Amino acid sequence: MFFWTRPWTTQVLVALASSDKAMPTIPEWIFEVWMDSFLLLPLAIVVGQVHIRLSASLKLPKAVRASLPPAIWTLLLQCLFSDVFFRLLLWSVAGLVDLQEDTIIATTDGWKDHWGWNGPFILFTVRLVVAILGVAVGETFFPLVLTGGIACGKSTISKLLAEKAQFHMIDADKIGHQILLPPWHEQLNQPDALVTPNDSVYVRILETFANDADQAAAAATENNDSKLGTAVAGIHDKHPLLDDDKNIDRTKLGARIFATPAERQKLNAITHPKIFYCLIKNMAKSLYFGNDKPFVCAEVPLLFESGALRYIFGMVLVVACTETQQFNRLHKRNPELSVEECQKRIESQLPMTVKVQRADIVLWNDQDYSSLSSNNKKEEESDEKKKGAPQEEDETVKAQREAALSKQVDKAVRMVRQKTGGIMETTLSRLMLLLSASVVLSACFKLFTGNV
Ligand SMILES: CC(C)(COP(=O)(O)OP(=O)(O)OC[C@H]1O[C@@H](n2cnc3c(N)ncnc32)[C@H](O)[C@@H]1O)[C@@H](O)C(=O)NCCC(=O)NCCS
Ligand SMILES: Nc1ncnc2c1ncn2[C@@H]1O[C@H](COP(=O)(O)OP(=O)(O)OP(=O)(O)O)[C@@H](O)[C@H]1O
Repeated sequence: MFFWTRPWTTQVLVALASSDKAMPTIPEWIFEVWMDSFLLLPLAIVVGQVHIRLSASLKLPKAVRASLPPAIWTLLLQCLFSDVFFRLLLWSVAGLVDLQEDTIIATTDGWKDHWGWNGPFILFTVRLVVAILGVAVGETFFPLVLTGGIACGKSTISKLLAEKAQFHMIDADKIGHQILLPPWHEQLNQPDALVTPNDSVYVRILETFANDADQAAAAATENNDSKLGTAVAGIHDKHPLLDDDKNIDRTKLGARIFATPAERQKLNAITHPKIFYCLIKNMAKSLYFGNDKPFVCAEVPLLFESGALRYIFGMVLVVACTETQQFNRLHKRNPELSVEECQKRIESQLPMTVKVQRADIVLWNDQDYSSLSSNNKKEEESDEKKKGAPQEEDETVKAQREAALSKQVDKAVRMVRQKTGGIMETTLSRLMLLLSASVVLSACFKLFTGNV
């Protein structure tokens, strides 16, 4: 019976510790439970995570998901590991110690003798509880991700998800902004900061995007053997990317990197690993501590472009609109950008159609609720007057847009719940189901072995 199989870790340790049937010095049951958790818990976490991802991405029907409780998968896998690894390890250490298989079996029998017919039942129950615990942890670590093209409406949807659907949102753009700040910036020392001073890439950006090679080299040399403050002191006044407060001016940096793909790659090579690291850190923190909202969702504009990032998330929500709408919204929001610059920013990302294809859930934001659209004349005047400055939004239009988008958001939340089978809500019912199964199996075992 698989639940009788001793985990390979226990078997090998018992085997190594025993030259002639010696039992481990700690009480057998503590040893057993500890070794079980040692192997089972990480295994169950992985199974929980894989299960939830398969459910999301393969769009498995609910009936199939319900019929394969992940804790059972965990126990089956453990059983397989027990057998395969145990035999492999036994074989590999056979030359080092005088091992005989009956030594180990005898120890297992000793354990059985100690607990009588309850042995398998207790062992199975312990494993079950550990497996369920691990699966629950694995499934809970199921961050959602919201992405989409530039200016499609991610922030608008993100705000609605946070306010109306109890989503805890983590914004990768915000992390991207904070890592550009100098390490001594007060914002990085606030309790709600998403990054720490150590995560700052300020100096690296200044070095990489310095005006000429000499300046970069000088800054780099100084940086190696002096404190950070003095390292950048030499380039502060002249550096083309700094504003009057000696912070990196994102408008200038943006103009530079969106104009040249090579420059953009240089920036991405510095910022993306840090954004990746800070995202994981913040998500882990929000998933397990100090967050009482049912869903954790990261807003990551360059999810598909960045490659590896995709694999830390479960379900992908894509905000989409038509390409014309995207261009118009970007141009309207950033009137300082020329038509060509807007085009370049859009082209620096994967096309909208590809993002839509790769989505698990698409949130269409393709109804146009433009600010001032109720009054075209006013809009034209305003366009003229306000050239170069972002436009204020009409409150009525904003409210209208949010009401329309709320329906999309509700639909998306319903789909998230359906596809994952409710995540947290089902954990309790699984626990009940599996505990009943353990009682039935134990009864079968008793009948099977004649220990009635
Ligand atoms: C280029 C920078 C300085 C522009 O700052 P700015 O405040 O003007 O814009 P903001 O950060 O709000 O970005 C607006 C949008 O531009 C797009 N965008 C930003 N960086 C990039 C990039 N490297 N490649 C393609 N698109 C990008 C995204 O859709 C983003 O939502 C800034 O975006 C940045 O530091 N980017 C590099 C870090 C990054 O890749 N951030 C995206 C997080 S996944
Ligand atoms: N349905 C809509 N109708 C008209 N304008 C809209 C609509 N949705 C969003 N907008 C406007 O489009 C602009 C971009 O929206 P938003 O900032 O939410 O997009 P984003 O995807 O977060 O942008 P970015 O990629 O730059 O972070 C904003 O000025 C917003 O007011």
